[in-house]
Order: sequence, then structure tokens, then C-alpha cells
Amino acid sequence: MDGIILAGGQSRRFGYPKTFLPYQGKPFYQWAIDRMQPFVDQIYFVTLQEHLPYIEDGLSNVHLMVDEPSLKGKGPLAGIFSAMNASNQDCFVTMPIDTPQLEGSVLHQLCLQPLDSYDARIPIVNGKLQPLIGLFHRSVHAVIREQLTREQYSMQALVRKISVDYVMMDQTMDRYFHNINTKEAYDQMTLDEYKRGLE
Ligand SMILES: Nc1nc2c(ncn2[C@@H]2O[C@H](COP(=O)(O)OP(=O)(O)OP(=O)(O)O)[C@@H](O)[C@H]2O)c(=O)[nH]1
Repeated sequence: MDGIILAGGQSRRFGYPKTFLPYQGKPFYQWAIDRMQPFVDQIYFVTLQEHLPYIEDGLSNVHLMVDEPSLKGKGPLAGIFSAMNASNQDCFVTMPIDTPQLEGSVLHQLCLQPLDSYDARIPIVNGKLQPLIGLFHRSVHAVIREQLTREQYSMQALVRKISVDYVMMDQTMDRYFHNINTKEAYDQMTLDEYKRGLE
């Protein structure tokens, strides 16, 4: 199994690249790599060209790359598609760059069983689908290609077209899935962390 870290977004709502933000003294990108590392053979870290020089990771199984030129900026599906093209594996675990609180237990739960006849395994937490954190079979590659050709860039649209094994996550795991999209969300995460430290 290979891993795909989606880090090619523009961080428009945040207003500053999220990839390098610190959380507990470590940049978001390093959290993502460290979390994924135990579950995969190779990691395809799909980022922006201008961020490449600033991402440090000496591990030989981490491949820094960018979206295929024609797909640049087309969203997470572009990242998944580009990484699948670079790999020869059949099964992929994905995660975004902006969930630094994600615990390995989530990835463990997704990766534990083979996909069998499903195209993907995707978590649901507190009734909300989390399609960026998932396990995907290469069978979705053709479906993504078709979507990109039709300029349909939504993950939700992909999920509707494939067979999915939905995994209900315990509601106590909600925090693990928080996307840090805004400065307010970042401040709140830092404050919550501080409060937990006082408990
Ligand atoms: N490789 C790749 N990843 C992307 C692309 N667009 C978004 N992502 C990543 O997918 C995840 C979810 O992205 P979004 O919420 O759509 O975008 P964002 O950059 O996080 O934030 P906004 O610009 O404020 O929407 C993040 O980890 C992004 O870095 C893309 O075009 N290519």
C-alpha cells in the first residue's frame, strides 16, 4: 500500500500556506508524513512547486511531487490522480495536509482489512463524511480520470460513483478530523490543546 498526502491547495481561506504551520512544535507537513509512515511502503507528497525547496524529509520512501501540469490547482482529485500515476501499487491511503490532530488509530482502522470488492473505505464521524481521509483502490483511477475530463472536481461526486465501505468512527474522534481552514480554527485548536494540558 502507498500513501498520498494532499498538500497542493492554495490555503485561500487561511491566507498563508498551511503546510508549514507549527502544531506542537512540528510543521503540519511533518505530522502528515509521520502519521502515514507506519502504514505504507511509499509516500507521495503532492504539493505546490514553490513549496518543494522548503519541505525537509530525509526518508527515502517520501516522494515530493506536484500535480500533473494540466491538473494544477484542480483540487484533491488532481492530487490523488497524479500520485496514482506515479505509483505502481493497487491500494492507497490518503490524507490532507491540514488535519494535524489526526491519530494513527484512524489510519489503522481504515487499513486493517483488505478492501475486497470495494473501491474505497471512507470514515464518517458525527454523521459527516470525511472523503479526504480514506483508503482507495486503483479502480477509482479511471473514474477520477473521467471526472477530471468533465471538469467535475468534487470528492463527494466521486464517492457517489464508486462502491464505498463506510466506517463509522467513534464521535470522540471528531477532533482528529478537524480541517484547519481558517486562522480562527488554528487559534481554537491551539487554545483547546492548552486547555487539555491543564486538565
Ligand atoms: N495535490 C493537490 N492537493 C490539493 C489541491 N487542492 C487542494 N488540495 C489539498 O486538499 C486538501 C483540501 O483542500 P481544500 O480545502 O480544497 O483547499 P485548501 O488549500 O486546504 O484551502 P482553501 O484554498 O481555503 O480552500 C488540502 O490538504 C489541500 O492542500 C490540488 O489542486 N492539488
